[in-house]
Amino acid sequence: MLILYSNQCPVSFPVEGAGEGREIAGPLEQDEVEGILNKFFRKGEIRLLASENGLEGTLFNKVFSSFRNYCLNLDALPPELYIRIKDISQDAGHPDDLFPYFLDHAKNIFPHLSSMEELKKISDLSTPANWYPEARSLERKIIYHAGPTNSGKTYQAIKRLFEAESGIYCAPLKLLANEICQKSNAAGTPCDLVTGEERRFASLEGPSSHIACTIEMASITNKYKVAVIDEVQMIRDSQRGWAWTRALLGLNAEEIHVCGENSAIDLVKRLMLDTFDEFEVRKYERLSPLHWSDTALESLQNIQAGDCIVCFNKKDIYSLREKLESMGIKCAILYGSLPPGAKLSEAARFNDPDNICKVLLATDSIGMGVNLSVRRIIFNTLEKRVKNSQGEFETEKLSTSQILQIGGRAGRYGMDFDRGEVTTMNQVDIKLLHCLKNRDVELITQAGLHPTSDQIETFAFHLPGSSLADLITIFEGICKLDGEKFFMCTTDTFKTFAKMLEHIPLPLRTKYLLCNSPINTNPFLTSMLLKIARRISNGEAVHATWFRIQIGWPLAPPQTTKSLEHLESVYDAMDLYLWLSYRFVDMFPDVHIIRDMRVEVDLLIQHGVKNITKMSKEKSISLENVTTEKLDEESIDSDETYGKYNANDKRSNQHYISSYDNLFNKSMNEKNGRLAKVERTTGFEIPEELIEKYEREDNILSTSLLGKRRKILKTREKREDYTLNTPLVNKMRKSSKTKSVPKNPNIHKARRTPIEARNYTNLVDNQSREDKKEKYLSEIPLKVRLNNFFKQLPAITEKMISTFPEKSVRCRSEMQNEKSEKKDSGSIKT
Ligand SMILES: Nc1ncnc2c1ncn2[C@@H]1O[C@H](COP(=O)(O)OP(=O)(O)OP(=O)(O)O)[C@@H](O)[C@H]1O
Repeated sequence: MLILYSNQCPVSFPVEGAGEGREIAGPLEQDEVEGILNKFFRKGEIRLLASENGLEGTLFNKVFSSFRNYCLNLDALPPELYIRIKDISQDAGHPDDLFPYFLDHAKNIFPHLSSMEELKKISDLSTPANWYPEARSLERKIIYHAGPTNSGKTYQAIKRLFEAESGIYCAPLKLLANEICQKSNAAGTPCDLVTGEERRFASLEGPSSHIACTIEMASITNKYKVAVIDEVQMIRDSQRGWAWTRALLGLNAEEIHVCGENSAIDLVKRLMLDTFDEFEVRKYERLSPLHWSDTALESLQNIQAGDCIVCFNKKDIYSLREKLESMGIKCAILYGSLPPGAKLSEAARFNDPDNICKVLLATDSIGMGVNLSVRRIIFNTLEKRVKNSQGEFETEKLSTSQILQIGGRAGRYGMDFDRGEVTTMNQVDIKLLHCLKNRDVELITQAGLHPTSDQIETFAFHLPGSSLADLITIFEGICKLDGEKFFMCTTDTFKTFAKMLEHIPLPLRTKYLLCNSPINTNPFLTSMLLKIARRISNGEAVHATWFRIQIGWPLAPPQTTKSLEHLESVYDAMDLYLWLSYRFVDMFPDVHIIRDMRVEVDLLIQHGVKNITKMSKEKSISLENVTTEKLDEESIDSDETYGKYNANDKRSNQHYISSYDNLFNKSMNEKNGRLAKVERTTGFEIPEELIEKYEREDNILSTSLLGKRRKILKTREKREDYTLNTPLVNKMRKSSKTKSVPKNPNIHKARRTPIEARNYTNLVDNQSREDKKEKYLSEIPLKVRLNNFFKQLPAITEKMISTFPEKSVRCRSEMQNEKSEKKDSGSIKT
């Protein structure tokens, strides 16, 4: 029995008379065999023949690599194949003669090759219009609202939607779905919101007649009078295009309003020929004038109120902001991965005429989504880094469609500026800008498609031994589609997840759902998905307590762009939890807790986005004479006024605690990051007991400064009190004449977040602490608590500096001594 390992699955089949070939035909060298196989691999005719037999692209490569290993094991080869190779080596045969053996080998590895006809039928995607019999039984009318951005297309479509008896609005983004939902309710048409992570009903009595949803969530079984499909040009999107195709072909509505660029009219019209629906085009012109400037901005000195600089990565955004803020110009920022709350808050800051923030720095994500009062769009560059089909990054010029869509955001109708302007940062780009915007927009010729879970399940029935990733690869290899109208959406992310979950025992449908999770492949999110899949496989519910440990809760306000980015991933992980909670109801019981935590993270991100440049700047200045623990607090500054709080003595103590909490949070984050990394690289989940042990021994906490703080933690635990009794705190307390803060024996039971803890300490006055605690936790909403906390930080910092000017210097020198001692001893001790 010969066992081959192909794609991690052992394939075994018997070899009769192995070794006899050598006796009959004489010796063969491995080099000779390699040469023959290479010739075989390079031949175009062989590839053609292979593809006719269902072996295309990666499948061909996989089979070839397995066939090569098989052939190189000369003593195990069947005599017939051995003799054939020997003949070829002596020019008594041709490398093509190996094809029948190659095909047999392929069928052993991929049994689907034996049931090709059946599988071809299942994967026939040539007539997707027929997948939706209910929509086909309706007489539908499609009205295409075509025009450039800011021409009132959506306005007209939703006007009709709100008047209808029932309707559905399909949005490309959650924010847009939310906006239309709010508009509809405000206009007196009750409307529910449905996104992957949220269901919000307008009325307690049950579902409303209208729904605003993200396009992937559109129901193709419910009946509606009117449907609106927005931004239909996204039908060409390589990942999400299928959702627009599905909505166009499958929506069960009598009247469908489609809004989008002129470039998709022809494609939609051709699709509607297959559905026999009535088709009408309504064309629109831009509502406000747009001027394409001949002069570039050239210098940031020329920036004006209402300007928006469009960059294509976050790094450029933050570096521009640093420069602008050093010139005293406040900026709002917007990019795709910000959570909705942060996006809205930044947009509101920029749109508010009374706010001092008058400049916006954004990525191309502003092409769609929130309404912005932009007077002038300034392209920082006209190039963008994109991933090519091999997954490598390359620089690409912006397309005409992108230039028009982004540039067109200037001078939005109904907002502050009745005329828009577009320019570039550098004069050398002006010519290219004009050239690009004058070109005809590329016509969209194909709509996205992707296999359904039913199709994959039927595939699995025929190919019981295949992994999910292989099923998708095989499906893509043999599926038939009408290339004139359709293309297959990329499944790279899906396959990455499928490979990662391959060895976790889960039903196929569960795996399919998990692999469709709306997250990117960043390591933190990938490891979260893996851990969640393991828990589901073990039949363990994903509780908030477990989730908190994984994300290192409670989280500290971000101090750097890197930690801000991590918080954004944490937000996405919470979205993942909520998304899964609708698909595996019993396994995700703590939806409400996660929702609340998500609000907190959104607020932390909002605060970070607002202040991060300032923080990093202050950090670099104050590094000269301030200790690290001090920086953690000091650098958290705010634009807001200092609030009602007076800098009283208790803050000295509180500041110290806050510093400790920040450091503790940081170390927890780092620890969780390290755990995730170990889990990713080993592929094993680290048992809880080990994590506990790790926590007890905690290498991270033992490093430099944190080692010192750990002592404080112990003291704090021992005393079960917020009050720290270290010499440093005592000294601080003494010199600031702070009254001691009363004990709170319930601190650990209450499991407060550091933010709650800090604010709580603030509220201590003459009344009893417990009364205050009750009042604080029950009456003051979280957002207010958090805002109050941020407001008082500058005051705390000021007080600290004025009261203990020598503290920072002393601590720093202590730290340095400590460091050099550790260096000398050659290791870090706990
Ligand atoms: N007839 C109108 N009366 C009042 N406001 C209008 C009218 N038409 C459009 N608007 C407003 O103009 C702005 C742009 O309209 P709309 O969003 O419909 O444009 P669009 O062509 O769909 O562009 P985009 O795709 O960029 O959203 C919106 O704020 C909308 O409310």
